[in-house]
Amino acid sequence: MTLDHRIPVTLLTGFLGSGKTTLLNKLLNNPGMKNTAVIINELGSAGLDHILARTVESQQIADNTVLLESGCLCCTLSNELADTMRDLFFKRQLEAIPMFNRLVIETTGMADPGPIMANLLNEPVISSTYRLDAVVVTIDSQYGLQQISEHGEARKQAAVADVLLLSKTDLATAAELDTLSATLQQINPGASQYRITHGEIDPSAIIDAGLFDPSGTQAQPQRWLRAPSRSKAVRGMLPQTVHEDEITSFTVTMPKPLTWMQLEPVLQWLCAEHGESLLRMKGIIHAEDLPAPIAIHAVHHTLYPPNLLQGWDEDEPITRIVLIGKGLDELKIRDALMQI
Ligand SMILES: Nc1nc2c(ncn2[C@@H]2O[C@H](COP(=O)(O)OP(=O)(O)OP(=O)(O)O)[C@@H](O)[C@H]2O)c(=O)[nH]1
Repeated sequence: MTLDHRIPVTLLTGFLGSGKTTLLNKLLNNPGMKNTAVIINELGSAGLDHILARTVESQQIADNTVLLESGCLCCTLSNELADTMRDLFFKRQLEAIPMFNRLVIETTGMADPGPIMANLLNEPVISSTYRLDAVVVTIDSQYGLQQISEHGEARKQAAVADVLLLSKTDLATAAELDTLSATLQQINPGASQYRITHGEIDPSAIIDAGLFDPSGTQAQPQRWLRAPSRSKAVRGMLPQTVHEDEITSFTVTMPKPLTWMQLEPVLQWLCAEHGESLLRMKGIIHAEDLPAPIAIHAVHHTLYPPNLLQGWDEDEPITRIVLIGKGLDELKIRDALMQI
């Protein structure tokens, strides 16, 4: 048997706000992960994820982190991803960047992993230098069932996973978790399932999981590409096209100074009032009554506790909030935020 020296790739995906960045931060702060390169793909132009992913302490990882910000990998950026992976590899060979021996790609919450992997596997340089280790998918324990039933993207992600991570287990009851597990089992019986809170998991469960047999006898690259036909096992669900049309995203920029005391109730109202159609909200807030900027997050009706971005600042301290949703009333939301 010949040893496979190609660099293992973990594709980390999961629906909007399901806990990918939280998991990635936890993983990358694990000492065993220090030789990791990271590619983060962001949806929309607001470019917040790299700020939200900034708690990674390793300079080596920071130097090996690349952001792809101009669109979603599965539809527009497949070449950019392949170019980036090639570029990382050549820089590694030339010792122009710190050595890395694994790559984690975090996709946007709307990504369909199938086309991404198809594009990579069809690239001769990529497939000779990288090997797929696992598709790891986070599923929100609180909203996962709803997302799977309403959004083709969430279903496809669950269907192609090698590892399913039921995230935010602190926000769901045991019965809800069991129902979600059973639904996922129906959609993707072959995937292993773990329940996680705040991204805590032993990296060995998902990294170098040996899901691809290096000898090549067991490896089934086509499984990365398979159509999510098994997701039809969930009753009443129809296959849908990538990125359902009616999902829109917009950014509200608030240049004038504000306070968290003023803003928080409006965000709470927004989640209560528009939670059904609000798939994701995230933002960077510069508030006069806080010691540092904060990152805010919401999924549907849940506004999470904000994270203080201690020690971080920007040249232009502009508060901006990105909203992604289905049928969001942009005018009303803008209006409410701009009243502050
Ligand atoms: N209560 C609770 N909150 C969590 C947990 N995991 C993540 N969160 C919060 O959920 C929010 C969204 O988490 P992220 O890690 O940013 O989600 P994401 O999948 O990277 O989001 P997108 O990249 O926008 O799709 C953040 O406020 C997290 O702090 C958890 O286990 N419990």
